[in-house]
Amino acid sequence: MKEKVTAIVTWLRKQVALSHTKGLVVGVSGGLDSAVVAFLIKKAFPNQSISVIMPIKSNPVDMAHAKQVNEACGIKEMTIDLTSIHEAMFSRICKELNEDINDDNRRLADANLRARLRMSTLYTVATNYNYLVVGTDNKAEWYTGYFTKYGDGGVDLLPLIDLTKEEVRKMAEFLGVPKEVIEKEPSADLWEGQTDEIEMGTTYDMIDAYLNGHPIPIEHENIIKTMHKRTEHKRNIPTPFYFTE
Ligand SMILES: Nc1ncnc2c1ncn2[C@@H]1O[C@H](COP(=O)(O)OP(=O)(O)OC[C@H]2O[C@@H]([n+]3cccc(C(=O)O)c3)[C@H](O)[C@@H]2O)[C@@H](O)[C@H]1O
Ligand SMILES: Nc1ncnc2c1ncn2[C@@H]1O[C@H](COP(=O)(O)OP(=O)(O)OP(=O)(O)O)[C@@H](O)[C@H]1O
Ligand SMILES: [Mg+2]
Repeated sequence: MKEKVTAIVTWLRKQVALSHTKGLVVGVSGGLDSAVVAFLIKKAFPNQSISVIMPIKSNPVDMAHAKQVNEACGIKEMTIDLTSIHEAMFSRICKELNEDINDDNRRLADANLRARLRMSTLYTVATNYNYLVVGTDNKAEWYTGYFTKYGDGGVDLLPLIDLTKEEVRKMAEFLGVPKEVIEKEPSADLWEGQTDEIEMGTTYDMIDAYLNGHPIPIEHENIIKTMHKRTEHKRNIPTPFYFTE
């Protein structure tokens, strides 16, 4: 695990040098993936790394875990509460949509706006310090497209992209991430009671096994393949039109 940590830290430093920027910023949620990224960017840039905690009607336990993570790795911390901003923006948009409002999609639209407000906040902080924005997506989330396009997927670097969820957990143990964070259930915290595995209809263990080339039950394989296919657009640049077409 030490070699993997060193490889990522070296790569992070190289990306900052290549981009002529000065450091790195990440949003820390109290979950596993962002905890690992916070530890890694603090290792790469002890004095030029920032963790931003951005509650939006968030569970106080998660926010306490986020603080615990920052304290454990000693990274510079900022808290920017986006609850009232999210409420104002979402209600203004819904007011305009009026009778067109689609109740089935309302929760998802509300949730994706949270992820995109966090992205905008991170880029505002990044611009101020001349830093890059670091994403937290792991191999399982990236493959299944389980992220918000231009939300938590709107980042400059993806250091965990080649690690399964289990490998992220092992790295967290190696780095000294608090055990409450390592043991909790993965959640996007985009609505009350949300857990990744309930929403996806499969588990990270299944996705990890599939990505490692191991056989899994056909119903899980089908869910994973469908998610991958439907989210292809998220892993590509916007579809361009050329007059030469
Ligand atoms: N074929 C296509 N080509 C080009 N663009 C296409 C498209 N199909 C949809 N789109 C566009 O993409 C949009 C749908 O994508 P998107 O906005 O991402 O939304 P969507 O994939 O529907 O929702 C995001 C999912 O990621 C989950 N999530 C989000 C954030 C964090 C985490 C976490 O684990 O922490 C998980 C969330 O719970 C939800 O299940 C559509 O509104 C449309 O604009
Ligand atoms: N309240 C928050 N404050 C700051 N950043 C957040 C917050 N909620 C979500 N994020 C950002 O969105 C990312 C995506 O969330 P995701 O749930 O996939 O990761 P995680 O919470 O770090 O780990 P886990 O998947 O185990 O819950 C987070 O890693 C973090 O960068
Ligand atoms: Mg989470």
